[in-house]
Amino acid sequence: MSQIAVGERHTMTYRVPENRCVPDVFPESPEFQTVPRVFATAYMVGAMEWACMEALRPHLEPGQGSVGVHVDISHTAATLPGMEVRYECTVTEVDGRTVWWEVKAFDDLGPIGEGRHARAVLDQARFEAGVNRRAEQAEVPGLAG
Ligand SMILES: CC(C)(COP(=O)(O)OP(=O)(O)OC[C@H]1O[C@@H](n2cnc3c(N)ncnc32)[C@H](O)[C@@H]1OP(=O)(O)O)[C@@H](O)C(=O)NCCC(=O)NCCS
Repeated sequence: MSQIAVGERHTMTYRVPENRCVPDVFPESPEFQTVPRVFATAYMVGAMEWACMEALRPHLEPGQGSVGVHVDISHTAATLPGMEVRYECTVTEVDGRTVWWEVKAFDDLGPIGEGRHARAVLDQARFEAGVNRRAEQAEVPGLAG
């Protein structure tokens, strides 16, 4: 990973589509089907990861990737499909291979969530080998490859 500095900031915008609402997260869950069709917490957090992944992209070496290792996020206002969400992430700490961000999200009407997120920068092939060892242990199919 090339140098990523504390204070480095990245912004991403994403318009919420119809299919990123709470019932879409687990269509097989009757509980999720009882919640109104507003932007799901899971997708809001996922988009925060997406913004941090974009921020990391120019710093990765060939063969490197990143995985999410920590989320601590509030969700404080409901967003409807069709509204645009802006994500702002700022690097707060670089601890070896782990990069920490402060993340904030705003829709057309104001703040909707904020918190902390960390990603580990990893060698992709080694990570996948480890995942495949876990698959063997758990007796489930490994990564296709
Ligand atoms: C990030 C993570 C690998 C770090 O774990 P860790 O306990 O510090 O890692 P360890 O040093 O004990 O290594 C365990 C295995 O992790 C993987 N790993 C560790 N360091 C790695 C690196 N620098 N590059 C690639 N894989 C690595 C390897 O599979 C390693 O096994 P190995 O040493 O036999 O190759 C672990 O926290 C993790 O897998 N978290 C889940 C992340 C995830 O799946 N997020 C969702 C997808 S975004």
